[in-house]
Amino acid sequence: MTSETNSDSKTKSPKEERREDDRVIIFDTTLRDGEQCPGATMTYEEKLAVAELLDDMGVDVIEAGFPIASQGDFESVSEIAKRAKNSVICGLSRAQIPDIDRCAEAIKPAKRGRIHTFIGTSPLHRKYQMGIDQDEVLNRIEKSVTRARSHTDDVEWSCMDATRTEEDFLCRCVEMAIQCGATTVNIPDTVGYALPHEFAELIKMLIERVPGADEIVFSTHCHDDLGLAVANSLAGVTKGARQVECTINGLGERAGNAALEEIVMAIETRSDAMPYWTGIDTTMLTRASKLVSAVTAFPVQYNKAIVGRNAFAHESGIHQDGVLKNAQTFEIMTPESVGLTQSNLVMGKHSGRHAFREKLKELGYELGDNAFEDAFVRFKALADRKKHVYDEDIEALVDQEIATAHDRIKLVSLTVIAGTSGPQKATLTLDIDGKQQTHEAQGDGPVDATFAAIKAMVPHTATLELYQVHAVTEGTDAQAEVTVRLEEDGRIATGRGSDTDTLVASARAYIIALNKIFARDVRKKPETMMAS
Ligand SMILES: CC(=O)SCCNC(=O)CCNC(=O)[C@H](O)C(C)(C)COP(=O)(O)OP(=O)(O)OC[C@H]1O[C@@H](n2cnc3c(N)ncnc32)[C@H](O)[C@@H]1OP(=O)(O)O
Ligand SMILES: CC(C)C(=O)C(=O)O
Repeated sequence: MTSETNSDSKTKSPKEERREDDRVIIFDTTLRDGEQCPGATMTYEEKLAVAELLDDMGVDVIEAGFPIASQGDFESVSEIAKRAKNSVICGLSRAQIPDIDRCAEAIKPAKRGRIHTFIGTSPLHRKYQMGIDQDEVLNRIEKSVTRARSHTDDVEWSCMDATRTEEDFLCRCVEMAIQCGATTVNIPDTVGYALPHEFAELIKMLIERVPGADEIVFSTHCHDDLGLAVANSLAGVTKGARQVECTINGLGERAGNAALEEIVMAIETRSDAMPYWTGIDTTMLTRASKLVSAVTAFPVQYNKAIVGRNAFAHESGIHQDGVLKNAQTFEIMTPESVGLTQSNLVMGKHSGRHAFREKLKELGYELGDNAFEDAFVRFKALADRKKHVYDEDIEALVDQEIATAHDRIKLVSLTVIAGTSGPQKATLTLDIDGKQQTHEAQGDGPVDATFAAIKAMVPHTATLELYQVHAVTEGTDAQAEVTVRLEEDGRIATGRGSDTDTLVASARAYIIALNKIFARDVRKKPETMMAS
């Protein structure tokens, strides 16, 4: 690694220089191992949507489920197999004939299907999980792989808990699987126990020692119990593994699996140091992450590599200054390469003058040196007190008219009829520029009815970008805090309202955001925007 890494002088190897031998097969198991994560169960439709995206994204193999596990799993694997355009569709099965036959049936509609069969090989799994000895394990490998091969010539075999299995015995198991026709041998670090150098040595040892190893593809399947899943997978690749099993957002059993987006972007970004490549369209990674997060309701941690919301966000002045001058100073990959439009300069207490000036420019302000210094001091003081500094906070800091603008719209009263007998109706009275007006509106739910009443009395072109409700206190009498974000001409105004009545809080939040927009518009063009 040199200080020039990823700089202009170190360009990636062009595609035509890529060797087929260095191609890493991406095997996604979000729908199987990912779904084993407690609470991550996906519906049939959600699985189809995820599979479609993985297929479009260039995932080589999609492990779509465990067909013997349930009728639902069988049906989703089968439907995914029917619909897949490019990916190989794989199903998991134990070393048991009914599992394998059920799996074969499920993947049958696929253009290219794979049976993945596995058995525990470690002393712990032999003794406690299955109560069998080494010979019986070998016997079951023979029977299961042979059976799988009778259905398809694409058979993957896995030695569950490989990293805690005696090396000599593991070699015998792998040899048996290869002899019986396995075309991919997957080496799982089932409990996330291995260290990267150990895992690398294990792959190397198997490739060197097992007869026939050069005829098949070795694969990694690493769990993240020690946070080493990605490191272990890549270590395996450096010693000859050419398939990596991984999941979107690193979802999976316990602490999860190797994250697909991290594996792919590590290979892509460090192509100066590693000759490997994948067939993934990296610009779809963010979409895939968002989809999986939405369907599983598992939020992505803010600082998650590649797809976390802070992965391309910079708050500190020195970093923001660097990014403004040349993004490579603090970014090793471009946001566009993972499907984002741009880096995010977050204004906060650690921001410096360069970023502040840039933000002002973006908001349409050019201040002289003294005014700028003055505004910067006030901005720092505000950022010290406030967790989030929004654009409108900065506008209010530098724009006297906005700061002193009084609210043109005030909430006077709100009555809402909700419930099952619909339609939901809101009767709203507003004070608009000192005159009271009342309007009754219907909507698709009480919030929609309330906002419709506001729109009827105060026509505007701003669109609702975000509506969020938080309970600030606990219990059924909790104070609700509602955030409303409106967008007009690419500019955002946020309003926050609280009340024990969520609908009143919603109306307040909307009106606050609207008042901010009108305050801006008054500055832009003094004639009123508001039809009242
Ligand atoms: C590391 C991994 O991720 S492995 C995959 C884990 N995923 C899952 O288990 C999800 C789907 N699983 C299921 O729906 C169920 O466990 C089923 C349908 C597979 C089996 O259900 P049941 O028949 O009720 O068995 P149960 O789950 O309680 O126990 C597992 C049985 O499989 C055996 N077994 C476990 N792994 C294997 C294997 N690879 N090959 C053969 N038998 C195995 C166990 O020894 C145990 O057998 P026993 O009943 O003779 O003691
Ligand atoms: C079934 C195998 C591949 C597995 O999920 C594991 O060992 O973690």
